[in-house]
Amino acid sequence: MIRVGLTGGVASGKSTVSAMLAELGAVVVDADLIAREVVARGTSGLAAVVEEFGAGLLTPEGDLDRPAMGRLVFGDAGARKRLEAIIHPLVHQRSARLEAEAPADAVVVHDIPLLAEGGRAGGFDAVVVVDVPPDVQLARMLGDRGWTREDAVSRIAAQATREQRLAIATHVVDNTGTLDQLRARVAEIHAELAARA
Ligand SMILES: CC(C)(COP(=O)(O)OP(=O)(O)OC[C@H]1O[C@@H](n2cnc3c(N)ncnc32)[C@H](O)[C@@H]1O)[C@@H](O)C(=O)NCCC(=O)NCCS
Ligand SMILES: Nc1ncnc2c1ncn2[C@@H]1O[C@H](COP(=O)(O)OP(=O)(O)OP(=O)(O)O)[C@@H](O)[C@H]1O
Repeated sequence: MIRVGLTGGVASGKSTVSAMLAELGAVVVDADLIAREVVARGTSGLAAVVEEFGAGLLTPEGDLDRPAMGRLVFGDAGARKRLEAIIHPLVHQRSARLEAEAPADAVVVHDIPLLAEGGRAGGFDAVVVVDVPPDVQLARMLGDRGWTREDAVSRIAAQATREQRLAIATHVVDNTGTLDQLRARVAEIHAELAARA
């Protein structure tokens, strides 16, 4: 098995790269997806969030109101830290369980948006950073997702800088080109990692 960390700024293309790696046979463990599962309706994780932030952050159906939570935590670093303190340990536990289920010869890719922030990069055999300049991140957030400029800028500001992410990279994926160019670079990296698995 080879354990790979995959990271990149918001809207850099991590999910796109993950999907390409999965097509090539990698086992992908997606921290954003797990971060949703651990606060799904009826979980102890959601109960802990309600205890910390109040039932006002639930929708009428009893789900976490993600847009409201996002407005709160991306405008208030203290609130963001309190939310992360609840969610991150749950994500780590579940990621480790999923990794343990992977075949012995697998390329296991942990898609972790906050890998550069969390200081855990050294625990991986390789770290793939999906790299785009902030103006491309912004354009993709505004164009493809319909976020407001304020939402987009506050999320970028809550994250490590491009330079901090590049500093932890063993492999850099430039995602300013076309999807075909991206696919070719991802295949090249996958082949190298698979040979080491
Ligand atoms: C605040 C929440 C509810 C907003 O949900 P929303 O559906 O709008 O966003 P989603 O979870 O899909 O995240 C999208 C992107 O936002 C960025 N982001 C999310 N959380 C954070 C954070 N704590 N710090 C910086 N950027 C973040 C990442 O680039 C992520 O890929 C949600 O992001 C959350 O629970 N965040 C805290 C948990 C966390 O740190 N998740 C990141 C990976 S474990
Ligand atoms: N090379 C590319 N050319 C054009 N659009 C792209 C390219 N790569 C990704 N995109 C688009 O940019 C957007 C962001 O990509 P993606 O969702 O993969 O990013 P992400 O890093 O996973 O985002 P998040 O941080 O929110 O999880 C998507 O709409 C995706 O289709």
